[in-house]
Amino acid sequence: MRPWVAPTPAGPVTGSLTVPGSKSATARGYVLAALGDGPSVLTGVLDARDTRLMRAALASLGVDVTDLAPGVVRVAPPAVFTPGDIDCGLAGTIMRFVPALAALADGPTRFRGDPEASARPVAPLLDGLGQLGVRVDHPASVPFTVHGTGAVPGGTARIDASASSQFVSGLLLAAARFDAGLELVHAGARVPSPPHIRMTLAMLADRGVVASASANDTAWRVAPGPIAARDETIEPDLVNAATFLAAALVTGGAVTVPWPRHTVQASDAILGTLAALGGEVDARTDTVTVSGTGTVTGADVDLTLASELTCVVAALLALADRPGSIRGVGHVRHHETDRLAALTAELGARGARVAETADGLTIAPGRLTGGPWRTYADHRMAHAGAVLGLAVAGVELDDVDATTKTIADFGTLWHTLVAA
Ligand SMILES: O=C(O)C1=C[C@@H](OP(=O)(O)O)[C@@H](O)[C@H](O)C1
Ligand SMILES: C=C(OP(=O)(O)O)C(=O)O
Repeated sequence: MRPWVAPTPAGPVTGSLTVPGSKSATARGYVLAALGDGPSVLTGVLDARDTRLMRAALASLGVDVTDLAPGVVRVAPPAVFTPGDIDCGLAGTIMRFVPALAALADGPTRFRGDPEASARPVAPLLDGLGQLGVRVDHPASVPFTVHGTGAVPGGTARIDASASSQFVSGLLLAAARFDAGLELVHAGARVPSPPHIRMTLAMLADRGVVASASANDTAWRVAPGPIAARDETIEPDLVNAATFLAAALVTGGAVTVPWPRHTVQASDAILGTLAALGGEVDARTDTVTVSGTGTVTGADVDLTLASELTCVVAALLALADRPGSIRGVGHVRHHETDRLAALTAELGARGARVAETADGLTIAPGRLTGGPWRTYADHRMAHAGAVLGLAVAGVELDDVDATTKTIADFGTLWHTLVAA
């Protein structure tokens, strides 16, 4: 594959764009619609690799997924799930959200994925399913097989969810369909990405499911019962939006994106982070505009609530006027790649001074030069390379197609905004 040279604009990047639908809300929307008590219509769904694989996974379990118009999909659950064959790709939302649903099918469902998928943890989730009465073969990593029997007894499970909040979400999403519901207890270090668990609980509540979290967010309960079918409009993906907003920060421009007034995404954390790095945030009723001065301010950035921003924020800090750091994100070592190692290697190779800490990175600007940028099959490493390229000519991404994981046409959107 020929490298993709990140565009370096001659002046401030100014413009507006609509970012495709939220990966996290689309994945939950599909899974909950598949588990619903009737057909649901989802509008504004993300159409990218992760969500295409999700559709294929659900279809393989007997769910009818029909396009009504671009971005509008009707999801009709079957009377009984059929055993399937699931390609997870590199999607955490598939390897961790679909097993509990497959456990409701009558027969074995095999989960496989990209070579990189086997490095991503799934054992705590599959161990939890085991405690709830489900047999799983090879539960250490992808590939594994879930042996459904048509019903899941449910009850109490105790797992260590410190490596990913998706273990919790994956059990909560299907738990109303377990015979005894679910009482889930976390035992271990802090559970990451609490806003994503809140999104799960909010979307369950929207469908009439009685679900709750303990005061300290270490235990959750879901009452058994139906999951109501529900038509829903999916919000734009605010994490992906942050990559485009970063272009304003680096170049001293202004970028506007649609922004929902009420959101289940970790949006405040994202906007607060861009402000901490020197951006000015103008939040209107339905949009947000971020403008920059052209100087990124180095800062100590706590990404505990928005760890998906790690790669883009690391690129911004490499371009900053003073040293900075990122903390609260130790678990991103388990994301699409070990993001702390990947960022240390790639930003380091381009001239920044980067060191890993226990839960993040320290980043000091250096003399930055263009050259190769490895993406490690990780969409967000690709976004980081693109952001670095805004100010450093000749950053060459080895695999810009990694971005198709959550945006079907990132290269076109980026060129349209940056090179306009
Ligand atoms: O539930 C979700 O949709 C997600 C939860 C988070 O996972 P982790 O808790 O593993 O960080 C996030 O990083 C991921 O991109 C999406
Ligand atoms: C961690 C991420 O993805 P996944 O849903 O595959 O875990 C991400 O998109 O940053």
